[in-house]
Amino acid sequence: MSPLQIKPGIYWVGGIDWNLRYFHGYVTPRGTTYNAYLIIDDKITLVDTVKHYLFDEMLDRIKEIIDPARIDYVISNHVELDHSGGLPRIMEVAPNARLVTSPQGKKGLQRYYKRDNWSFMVVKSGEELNIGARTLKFVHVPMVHWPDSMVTYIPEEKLLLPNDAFGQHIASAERFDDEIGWDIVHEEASTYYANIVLPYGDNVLKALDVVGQLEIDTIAPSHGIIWRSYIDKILPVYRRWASNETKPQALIVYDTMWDSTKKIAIALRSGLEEAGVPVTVRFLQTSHISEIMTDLLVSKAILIGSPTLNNGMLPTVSAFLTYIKGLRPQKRLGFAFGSYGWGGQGAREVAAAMQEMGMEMPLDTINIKYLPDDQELESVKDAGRKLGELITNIE
Ligand SMILES: Cc1cc2nc3c(=O)[nH]c(=O)nc-3n(C[C@H](O)[C@H](O)[C@H](O)COP(=O)(O)O)c2cc1C
Repeated sequence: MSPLQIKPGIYWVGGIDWNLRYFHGYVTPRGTTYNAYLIIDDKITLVDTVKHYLFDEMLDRIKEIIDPARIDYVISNHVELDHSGGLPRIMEVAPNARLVTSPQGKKGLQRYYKRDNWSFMVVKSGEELNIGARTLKFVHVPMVHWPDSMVTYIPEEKLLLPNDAFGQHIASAERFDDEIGWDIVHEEASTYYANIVLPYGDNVLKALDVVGQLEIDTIAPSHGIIWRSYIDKILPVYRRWASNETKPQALIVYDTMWDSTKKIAIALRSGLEEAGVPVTVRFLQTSHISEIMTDLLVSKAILIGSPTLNNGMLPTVSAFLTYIKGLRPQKRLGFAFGSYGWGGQGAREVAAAMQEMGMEMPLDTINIKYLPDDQELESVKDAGRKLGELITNIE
């Protein structure tokens, strides 16, 4: 695939990772792209690079436009290796290029790549760099998604290059949102947000305030497709996610050895549904924890179940709890349940972990010895109904 001109004189020259299925703990069934952008102006500028093994693909695209030795500036918006992996070779191919980055970016790049001969240009937040007909304005957005994160804005083009923000893991022949359609782009942007950006909601809100003051008609992130038709839709959605705004719906997540915990999960679902609450049920042996995070992004309540195994919860449940603890969902109602034989620590440990995460736990944990009988299942259903009423009554 040739480079693609996204604006007059501005080209997508990134790499498409069709085979990627796993990205730091998160499943990526659609693969991904690493987007780099080449700007042809008085000073030729490359914004970000690609993962190291796609460097040649990026270089070939650049060569279709110019001799890469002519690159004057390489902008590094983010140190992470999927965007900086091409730096060592591009800085060799373009020996006169200056490497433009934030102060934290410089520290991170020096730590990773240990190159003495790179000519860094460290930019402050708000600083501008004139490259001819265009101005590059750099805004630091720390922790969206690492301390070094920075976005580049080109006012003359109404173009925002926000690196990881607004990204999605989609490998495709198409480069623009309207070529793929809102449903897929929205789904992949949700999964990306839930698994990568969710802990940094406060910083995202600050960044959105800055973005709100800019004139923008194109947002070209470092993963997936470029936004040009759905900007008015994705900006308010990002604000809702960053504010931990959810829908009155519930997510049940469980694992089981002999199906008792599953029976409790099903009875809880019936009760919630009787209260009018839509429910998603996820079994940890068939759903990856990163897929479940996408459900949690919009669910007001999460109900987590584990049987007791060797005086504790099942390791799959423990892994899921560790994962969501790091991603820090806020303003969620929690509920723990499980089945046990003698000690019953599993469900109690789940409840403790959810409380520790700051979840509101309005109802007592349900912990049932071995197989629940019909009467017990009725009381489980009642609990589901009560929780459902609480969910629907919350503003
Ligand atoms: C390998 C194994 C270890 C277990 N360890 C405990 C335990 O330490 N404490 C306990 O209360 N129950 C223990 N149990 C009993 C289970 O918690 C009990 O059978 C429960 O009903 C299983 O729920 P499930 O059908 O959802 O898997 C153990 C069961 C198995 C198979």
